[in-house]
This record gives sequence, structure tokens and C-alpha cells, in this order.
Amino acid sequence: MKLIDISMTLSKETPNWPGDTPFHYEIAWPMAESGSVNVGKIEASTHIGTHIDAPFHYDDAGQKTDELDLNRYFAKAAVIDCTGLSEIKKDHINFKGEAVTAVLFKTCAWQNRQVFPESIPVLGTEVPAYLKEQGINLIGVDLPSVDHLESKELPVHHALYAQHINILEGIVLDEVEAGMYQLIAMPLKIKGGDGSPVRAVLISEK
Ligand SMILES: N[C@@H](CC(=O)c1ccccc1NC=O)C(=O)O
Ligand SMILES: [Zn+2]
Ligand SMILES: [Zn+2]
Repeated sequence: MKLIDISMTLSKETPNWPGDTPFHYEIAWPMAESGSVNVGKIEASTHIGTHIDAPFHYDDAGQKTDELDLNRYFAKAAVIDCTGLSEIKKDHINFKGEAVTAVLFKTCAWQNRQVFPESIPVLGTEVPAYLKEQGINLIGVDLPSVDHLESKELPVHHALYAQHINILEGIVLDEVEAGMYQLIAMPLKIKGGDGSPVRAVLISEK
């Protein structure tokens, strides 16, 4: 069994959404003071690095992070190569496989993870309904958002939500071949949360 880590490293270099809270880690209580242990503390946006959006992120009445169904984040996943596309259309989504519930889009459009990208590819408006028909309840992107970065209406977030499809963002798929995998990307159990960083991994089916 081969585990493939598809998570971003969290550090002060991890780019945050413009204006949002950057990642910060420090040792709040060093061994020299506590006498026995180093104890760290962290501060960050819940939308930093590799993370999931809880529906509460885009709907006041939506599910919170601690209310999410974890089965969605332990899923048979198809990685689809969309490298070079500026809009991902229904026709690009061709996976074969039984019981696939997650689709991960490999765009390779966010190459330098030290900086926030200027523009990113997005999903076509017909894609969410099509994915729902295929039994998909989670999508993942190797990008900081599923919508255009300057969008305030977040039409793709809402179109996915209308089809009860959850969102995973900021995965790293550069070295991952298109194909079938088992995905594990568990959110933290943050009470009332709007999202959560995750440690996302794939297990190769080969
Ligand atoms: N939709 C993005 C985050 C996002 O839109 C955002 C994050 C922090 C501050 C503002 C944001 N969006 C709109 O102004 C995401 O899900 O990570
Ligand atoms: Zn997010
Ligand atoms: Zn999002």
C-alpha cells in the first residue's frame, strides 16, 4: 500500500487568501520554561493550504465543520487531468470505476505555492449537475478556490452546494497520475466551523 501525500506544508510562507489570516506557529511554552515539554500554538484562517469548505462558509444555514459526514472524506476518488484548461467542461470528466464518490481535478495551474495565484481555471456551470448524476458528493481542486478569485457571488461554490457536493481545495496533484485512488482528507472537529485544514492523502489502487 502506497500513501501519497497531497497536502500543502503549513508555514509562514504558505500564501493566504488576500486579507485573510496567515498561518502562524510558535512554541508558546518551550522546554526550557516548562521543564518537560515544548508546547506550540497555531493561528490561521480555516481556508489556509489544503482545506475543506463546510457549507456554512457560503450559507449561514449550512452545515458546520463538526457536522460534516466523514464518509465523504474517505472516498473512492478519480483524479482527472485537466492541465492547461481555463474552464473544465463536462466532456473532460471521463472516469470509469464503480462507486466513485469524489473527483479530484488536476490543473497544475498553481505551480508556485509560495505565492497566491493571479488567475485560476474554473468549473463550467453545467459540471455540478453532471457530477451529481454520476454519484459524486465531493470534488477537489489543486487551487485555492473553485471560483474565480475576484468573485464575490461564488457561483460555482453555490452550484456545487445546490447539488449537495462538498469542496476540498488546495490539494497538490503535480506528481499524481490520473486514475483511481482511495482519498482520506479528514476535517478537524471544529464546533461551529466554516471549514478546516486537512491532511489529505491518496492510496493508489494499483
Ligand atoms: N472561497 C475561498 C475563500 C474566500 O472566498 C475568502 C476567504 C477569506 C476571505 C475572503 C474570501 N472571499 C471573498 O471575499 C475558499 O473557499 O477558500
Ligand atoms: Zn475554502
Ligand atoms: Zn471554497
